[in-house]
Amino acid sequence: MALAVGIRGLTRSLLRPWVRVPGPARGRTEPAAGGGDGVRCFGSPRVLVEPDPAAGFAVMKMRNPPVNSLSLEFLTELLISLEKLESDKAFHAIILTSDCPGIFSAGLDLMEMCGRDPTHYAEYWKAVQELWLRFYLSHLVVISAINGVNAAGGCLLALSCDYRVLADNPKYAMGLNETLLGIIAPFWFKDTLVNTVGHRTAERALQLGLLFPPAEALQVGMVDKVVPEDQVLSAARSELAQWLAIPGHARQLTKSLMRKPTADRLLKERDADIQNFVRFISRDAIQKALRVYLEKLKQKKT
Ligand SMILES: CC/C=C\C/C=C\C/C=C\C=C\CC(=O)SCCNC(=O)CCNC(=O)[C@H](O)C(C)(C)COP(=O)(O)OP(=O)(O)OC[C@H]1O[C@@H](n2cnc3c(N)ncnc32)[C@H](O)[C@@H]1OP(=O)(O)O
Repeated sequence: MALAVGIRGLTRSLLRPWVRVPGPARGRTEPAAGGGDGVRCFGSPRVLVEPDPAAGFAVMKMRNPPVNSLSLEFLTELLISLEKLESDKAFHAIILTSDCPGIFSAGLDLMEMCGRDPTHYAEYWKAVQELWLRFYLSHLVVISAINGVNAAGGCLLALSCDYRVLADNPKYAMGLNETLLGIIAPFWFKDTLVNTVGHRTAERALQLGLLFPPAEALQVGMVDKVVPEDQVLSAARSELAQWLAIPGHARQLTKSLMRKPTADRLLKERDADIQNFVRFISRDAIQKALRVYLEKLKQKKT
């Protein structure tokens, strides 16, 4: 089986060049994330970046409506935004949030894992791995301002951040709910959760596919702070000050010390993990389970 093209190849084939604030805000000079004037937002169709270079950070807003499902194109755009901020010395931090009301992310895009061929599954999974590795190991401080429901792959993305603020709305549950779909959280999803909440909580949460409402997410340590909905971004910004006050090299090396062993587990067996995923997701029973789940999502509207 031909394994995936690299993410950079992917990038070339899928992405338009950087564009200035597509959509409603196109061409406007918006106030920067931290309130600075005259700094232009930039981004790609599905990721809006509001830079505040004077304050050293940018707000990265996910906007892949309706539910910020992590399609291949969206993953690629998130990676490019991250790469662009990482390579600019003006930026030391990112606040990751959603531009889709009530939804942080519905997780991996089920349409990418259903009814496609093995080459596509491999390409998709390589992009999912890349997203996790890049966010998990980023030298930037990454804080997620979780302003909506946040399932599975979306939760993984938040767990890859250094700090999580969650909006206090009982509808905004968050967790790795893979088993509810009849699938299994890969070992590196599991490791990321264990590193955050500990083994026992992760064991129970993963088997039962638990989605934790804010108070419980805080109690088990899945998030670090729960705040009223209209204060998620400001709380993330306030928290950032503490992280940015630490000498950068010391913080970055410490982050790497804590996270590299977990990332190395995947890096050592990346191709095998892709092949496992392709084999698993191609099984008739798994394809059927995903179709049934998608159908249920659609039916709940009627
Ligand atoms: C041996 C082991 C080896 C390897 C590992 C093996 C396997 C691991 C494989 C995969 C891991 C996957 C992790 C994932 O992330 S799976 C995705 C899990 N996500 C969910 O369960 C969330 C599903 N969505 C919802 O619950 C809801 O949509 C909602 C609560 C997020 C939002 O509810 P709303 O009522 O506001 O919106 P809806 O009407 O439900 O949805 C609108 C629209 O969007 C479609 N949709 C929703 N979620 C997804 C998705 N994840 N992917 C694609 N599409 C999605 C939904 O069907 C609606 O579509 P239509 O408008 O009806 O067309």
